[in-house]
Amino acid sequence: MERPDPADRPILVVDFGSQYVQLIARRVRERHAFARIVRHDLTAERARELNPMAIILSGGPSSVYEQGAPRCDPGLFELGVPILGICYGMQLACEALGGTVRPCPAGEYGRAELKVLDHSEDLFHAVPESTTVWMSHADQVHDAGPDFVTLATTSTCPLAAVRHKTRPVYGIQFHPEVAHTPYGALILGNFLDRICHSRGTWTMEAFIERSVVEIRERVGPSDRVVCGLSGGVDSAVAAALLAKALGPRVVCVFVDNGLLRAGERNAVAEAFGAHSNAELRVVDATEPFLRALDGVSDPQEKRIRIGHTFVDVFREEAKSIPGARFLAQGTLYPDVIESGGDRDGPAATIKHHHNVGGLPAELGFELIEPLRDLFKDEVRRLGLELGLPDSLVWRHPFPGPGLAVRCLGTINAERLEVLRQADSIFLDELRKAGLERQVAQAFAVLLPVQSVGVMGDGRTYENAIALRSVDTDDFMTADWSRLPHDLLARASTRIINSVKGINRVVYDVTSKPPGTIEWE
Ligand SMILES: Nc1ncnc2c1ncn2[C@@H]1O[C@H](COP(=O)(O)OP(=O)(O)OP(=O)(O)O)[C@@H](O)[C@H]1O
Ligand SMILES: O=c1[nH]c(=O)c2[nH+]cn([C@@H]3O[C@H](COP(=O)(O)O)[C@@H](O)[C@H]3O)c2[nH]1
Ligand SMILES: NC(=O)CC[C@H](N)C(=O)O
Ligand SMILES: [Mg+2]
Repeated sequence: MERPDPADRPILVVDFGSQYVQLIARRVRERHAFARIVRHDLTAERARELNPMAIILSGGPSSVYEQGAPRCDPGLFELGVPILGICYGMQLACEALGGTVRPCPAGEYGRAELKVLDHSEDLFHAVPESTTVWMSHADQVHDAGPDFVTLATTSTCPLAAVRHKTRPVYGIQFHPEVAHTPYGALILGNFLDRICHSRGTWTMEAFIERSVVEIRERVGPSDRVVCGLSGGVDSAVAAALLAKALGPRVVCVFVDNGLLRAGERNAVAEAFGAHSNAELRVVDATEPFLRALDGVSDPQEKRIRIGHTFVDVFREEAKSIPGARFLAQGTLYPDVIESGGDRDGPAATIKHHHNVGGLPAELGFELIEPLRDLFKDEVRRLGLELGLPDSLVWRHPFPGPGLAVRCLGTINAERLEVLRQADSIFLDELRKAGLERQVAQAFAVLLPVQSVGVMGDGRTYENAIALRSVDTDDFMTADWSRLPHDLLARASTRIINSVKGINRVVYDVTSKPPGTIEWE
């Protein structure tokens, strides 16, 4: 997406496989500049089209002198925009501009004491002469060549920060994006404010204003927008933004796909009625969804079929909405990244989010996704800014594929009902313990595993339920919630006693990574 407005010129964060790419993007956004993560093979020509304010080269696990190590287009250094290389990114920049990189005599991991050589340098403005930084490297720039000046050192890393003499290219061997580098935010801020002259105008208010203008430019006066509404935060915020731009030309469609949680359909219809004056249509589509999923156990296949069936339902509904040329969804940045990214995004596909990788090639609508560049916590702030109530803004997310990706193996109405009952008991216990708002997302998963038990002196051989609860802000990384044992005990007892077909309950203690939040 080209961004002609200079206030929106992105900071491109080039991904070389660092664990911290997301964190770099978030730190930039915290300084009110718009960060966008891009693949390392982005061409200089495409970069020019994106009209970036600056480029940040991330760290990464490779060594620049290895065969096949990821590199960037050397043309990036010719664009004339400021470039900041971090760790691997610094090594790459120095190598590309005449330096050499070698293994360090000893790797440097964790805290190091940085000595800043010159305080008049913009990058280190107001940073103390000696400060702690966080390092994680086994290679370093051995010789930066004649064109770089040294800005800072540590006892084992003589070139801990460098600046090119004639181009706006900077390199730092340490990681400013992690919390263990106390002046890291200031150093990144110096790069943005003093070197890139960022005006810090990427704020939520400005985002709303720009989105409203963009939506009005795209949607003509006789066009209407079908907005997929799920009852989750993202689609509620997307709908509110669209309603602000287009008023009654937005028609919200909530699909009951038969994969919803207990009571969800009524709760969504009620919450919507109370907080919006846009039209809401509730479509019962249980039958086509269950038919599409019949006999399917592969997780990606499930997501693709669900994505397609959603679109079929939206198309059918659009037949009775004259001028319905657009389909709006509450797609977020993590949905896009984890589905394999867009044209410029990093490549690995973790799972096809039904609303991105699961869409059919022939959509039959033009897509409007006003939140496509935002993280979850940013969407929540946007929702509050748009006046949505706390109860909606802080709802746990619920995936569009719903219980289908929590019912492992093949799906049928009976297995879904077992899962629905167990899930509702777990959520009820969480609510009673006053912990629902404290955890980010909680649910039950039905495992296609049978185990032996003993109930009422008899042998049982039934299915197992896994309970999952996670803590996270942005849903890109997550830790499992340390729930009280008593609460888990109550949920387990109630589930085994009252849900027919379940004789074992386990609690999932896997963080993300290495797990994902959902099991499929
Ligand atoms: N049952 C549904 N009916 C209509 N549209 C849906 C439904 N479920 C999902 N969608 C569409 O798919 C998009 C992505 O779903 P997703 O679950 O990521 O977002 P959300 O439901 O809006 O928010 P949350 O992540 O908080 O659940 C939604 O924003 C919505 O446009
Ligand atoms: O609308 C959605 N369609 C999907 O296909 C989908 N897959 C995962 N999720 C939700 O995304 C967040 C991250 O989940 P994962 O760690 O499992 O990828 C969690 O909040 C998940 O519930 C989805 N939401
Ligand atoms: N964290 C990094 O970017 C490491 C870069 C490179 N692999 C090194 O060991 O020095
Ligand atoms: Mg949802």
